[in-house]
Amino acid sequence: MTTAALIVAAGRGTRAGGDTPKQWQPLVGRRVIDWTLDAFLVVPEIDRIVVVLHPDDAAHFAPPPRVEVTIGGATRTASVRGGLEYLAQCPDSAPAHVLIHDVARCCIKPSHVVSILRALEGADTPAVAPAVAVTDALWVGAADRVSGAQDRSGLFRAQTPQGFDFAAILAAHRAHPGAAADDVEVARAAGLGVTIVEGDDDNLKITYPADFARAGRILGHHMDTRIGFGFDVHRFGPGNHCMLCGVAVPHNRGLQGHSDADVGMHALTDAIYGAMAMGDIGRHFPPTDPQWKGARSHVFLRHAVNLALTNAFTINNVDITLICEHPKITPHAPAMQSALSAVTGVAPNRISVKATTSERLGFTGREEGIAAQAVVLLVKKCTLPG
Ligand SMILES: Nc1ccn([C@@H]2O[C@H](COP(=O)(O)OP(=O)(O)OP(=O)(O)O)[C@@H](O)[C@H]2O)c(=O)n1
Ligand SMILES: C[C@](O)(CO)[C@H](O)COP(=O)(O)O
Repeated sequence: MTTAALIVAAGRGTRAGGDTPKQWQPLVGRRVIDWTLDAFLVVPEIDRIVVVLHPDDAAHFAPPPRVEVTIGGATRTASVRGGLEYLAQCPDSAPAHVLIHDVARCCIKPSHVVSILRALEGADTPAVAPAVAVTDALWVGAADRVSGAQDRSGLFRAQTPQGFDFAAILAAHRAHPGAAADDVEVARAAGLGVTIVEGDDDNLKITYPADFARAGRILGHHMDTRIGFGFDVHRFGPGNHCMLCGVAVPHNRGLQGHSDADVGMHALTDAIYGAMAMGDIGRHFPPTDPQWKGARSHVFLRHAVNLALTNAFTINNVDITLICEHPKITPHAPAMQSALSAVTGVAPNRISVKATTSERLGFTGREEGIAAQAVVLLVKKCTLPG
């Protein structure tokens, strides 16, 4: 099931001020848009990311790898519609789900994106949206005078990303005559049910000049960094290839194991679990459990990556060493980097795959099996107190 993220970024940011629209303004050393995109780029389940830009901005935006660009309209609603129509252009590649997000909500956490996606997958409605219950007293006012009070029970502050069944929200937008505050309003106008999921007070929308400082305090974090180390060995047996870091490498023998015996992926998976002090593959996928017999190792790796994301960690970089005399690894290293990137969401240039022999010493030297070592660095943004 494919999922797309649609980031609307065609607004002019008039309320935020500044010489350029807010999404292009600097915030803790990067642009607002860079923070927003990163939160989606690191989520492996998101297959496509589309940014909707104003025509004046599109020419000077160099999209990062995997990010597509289309042009928006005069209102937020028109920009969302433009993005949805872009995704619908080719029916074969239209996503099943779409997460629609304001570029101006740059403090969105990857773990929050994942939890909204999970909620959408499990919901009995075609839409889910994050919101925070109103906790302040609400007044009605005119000029500087309070003229009444408003009951706050049942009132929520709506956030993004709002998640939808793609076909349903596309049809709802096509049927919607004018502008709306958000896509939940468009969905409800079409009769779609919307499930409220937990919002996050840090997921503010930069709207006024003072919001930059608030967002800066949230993003101006110190890092919780964790190093993880993994080691694995599989023995050779009959076969004509070895699965190594997601690539079937031709060889006159195969590797034996309960799963596909991808020793490189196993070492990396254990390194990620290890960095979080959350056990190892054997604990999460017991070899005594027949359902994992012959399993593809990307299932284990994806599980470890998701565990990292739901604990608010992102993978900064990976370094894997395969230890064997044969097969020769270097010609396959770029394909291995790509395969690991596809599973983890980590850019290939942050994934190192290298190899060494053991100078014909020991079990790897005698070509009885292959060993792998992996090191990973996980980072978590931590809000500074105050
Ligand atoms: N024609 C528009 C208007 C808004 N947006 C996007 O919708 C989101 C929420 O809108 P808002 O915060 O109001 O942004 P701006 O329209 O840029 O701000 P302002 O109303 O102050 O001009 C932003 O990510 C904005 O870029 C858009 O894609 N196309
Ligand atoms: C979509 C939204 O962020 C949900 O809170 C909000 O409605 C956008 O509001 P704006 O009027 O475009 O600022």
